[in-house]
Amino acid sequence: MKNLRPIHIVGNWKMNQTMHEISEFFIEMTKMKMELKCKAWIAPQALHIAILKEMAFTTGSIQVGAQNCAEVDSGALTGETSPLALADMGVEFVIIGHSERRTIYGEKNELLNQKVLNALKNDLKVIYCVGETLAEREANDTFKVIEEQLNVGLHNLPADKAHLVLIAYEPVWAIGTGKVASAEQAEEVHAFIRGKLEHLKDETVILYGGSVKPDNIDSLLRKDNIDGALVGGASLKAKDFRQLCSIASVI
Ligand SMILES: O=C[C@H](O)COP(=O)(O)O
Repeated sequence: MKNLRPIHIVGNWKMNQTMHEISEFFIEMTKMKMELKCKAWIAPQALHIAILKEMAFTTGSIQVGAQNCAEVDSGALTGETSPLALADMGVEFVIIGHSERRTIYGEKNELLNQKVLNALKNDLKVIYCVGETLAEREANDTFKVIEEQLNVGLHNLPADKAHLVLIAYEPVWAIGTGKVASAEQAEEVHAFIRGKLEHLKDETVILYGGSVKPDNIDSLLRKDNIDGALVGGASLKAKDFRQLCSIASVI
């Protein structure tokens, strides 16, 4: 079944990169002239989406997305990003429910559900993130927490939009800490998530995120239910991002 699902390497640049660094990234990517056999996506901060779309166009194979969007299309929401505007700009995907949005900005499953449904209404692909904290894992609550995140966050998901949804499993304790979940730990949760999906069980891409690097991605991608990676730190430099994509292209 894994071959039904293209491998995705998604760079989440978070609140990083200057214009100079972005130019360097694309100069390096263009020099490498790599034929990508995996899907390579990047989510820069909102301010850089338009310029990245132009630069990505020249490399031909990188899709550009957003790291977050509002739960409605327009209105008096200072500082928010409209999913309608994202779709209008030709943005391909949006990350919703990243653990940094959940923990730092207090976004709850109910709000995330509104965001997911509204992004889908605008035909954006959605990477919906789930994952447990260290305290939840140690209390043996991993599956309970993730089930709740899936049940509430994907409530009322229209069957005809399910093909636009990807899931990212990101154990919070592995994000930016250098502690990657073992391939076995990740696969156990990915298989659980797949079992809980109501629509498109076999077709839905499930990414792993949390300290993914060129030297640990191979064993993760070899697992049946791990279809790619959501990568923070190691997506910022073209050399690492390219290496991740090269490894993903031969799995
Ligand atoms: O969205 C990406 C994740 O938060 C992982 O970040 P990281 O690769 O820097 O641990």
